[in-house]
Amino acid sequence: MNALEITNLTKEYKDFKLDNVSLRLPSGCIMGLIGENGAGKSTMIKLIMNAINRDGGEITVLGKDNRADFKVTKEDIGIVLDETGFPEIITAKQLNAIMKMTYQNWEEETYFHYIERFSLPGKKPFKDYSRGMKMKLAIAAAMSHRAKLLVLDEATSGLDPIVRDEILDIFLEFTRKEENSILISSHIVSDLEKLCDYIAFLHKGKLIFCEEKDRLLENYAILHCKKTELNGLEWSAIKGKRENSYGVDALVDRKKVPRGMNIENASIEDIILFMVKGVDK
Ligand SMILES: Nc1ncnc2c1ncn2[C@@H]1O[C@H](COP(=O)(O)OP(=O)(O)OP(=O)(O)O)[C@@H](O)[C@H]1O
Repeated sequence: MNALEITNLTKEYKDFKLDNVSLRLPSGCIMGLIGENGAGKSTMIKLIMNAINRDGGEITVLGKDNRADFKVTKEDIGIVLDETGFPEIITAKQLNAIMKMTYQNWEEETYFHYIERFSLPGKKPFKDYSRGMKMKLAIAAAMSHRAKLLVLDEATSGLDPIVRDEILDIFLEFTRKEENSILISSHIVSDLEKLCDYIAFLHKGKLIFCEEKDRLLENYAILHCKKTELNGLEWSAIKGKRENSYGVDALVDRKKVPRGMNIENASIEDIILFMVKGVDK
């Protein structure tokens, strides 16, 4: 089963269009949603949660159309948004009481386990939390009602590298269960490279690619060569290029480059940076 199926999703604002996006997230997998500021990541997440109206397209979450009977499906979704909206005066302990009434499958023990693991204070009001603490509290809550899909919008930003690493491990642990999946948006491409099975790249409202991470890393490489050598390659081998005083660096389709040329592995960050240049040309 697919945890998430998006087909021809379109949403238009005055100066922005999320343009005919289609993708599939298979159960048991983690998909990273990458894109620059304003690319449309949060808009897509809001549409998935049916929090805003769409102009076209279909969204199926955990096998159900997200406009029909979504109240029930929402129980199975753990959500962490960019701006965590817990009431200002609430403490971690009080949040437990609220969540207990909100979610049928709320697990108090799991929640307090995470509160302790993240060293969060039980009695401090939410308004006095740092940004990192707020994110940690939201993650603790999202992980404590037996969700099958986590939807995380910039959930690791604002966290120090040690905590971020620990949280990435918690997410990996979560998807060891075959029925559990994650959609996570982030600017921190290295986090997504470590975590994700699939990478979806949004640029100015368009989905440039949605591909298995391993396939991306297998298919693409960085070629260092002279301009004349690059011109000798078939055009479809070149996905983006950057000229420098020594010659050219280019993102290339590994299979279409003759043996013996100077290529090295590309990171996901390389692939994205080169592709943006190609698309914007
Ligand atoms: N309610 C709205 N009315 C008009 N325009 C909007 C509205 N919400 C979002 N937009 C526009 O849609 C575009 C995409 O915004 P969105 O928040 O989805 O981007 P993002 O990829 O999440 O960016 P960031 O990484 O900065 O959070 C932006 O140009 C934004 O101004």
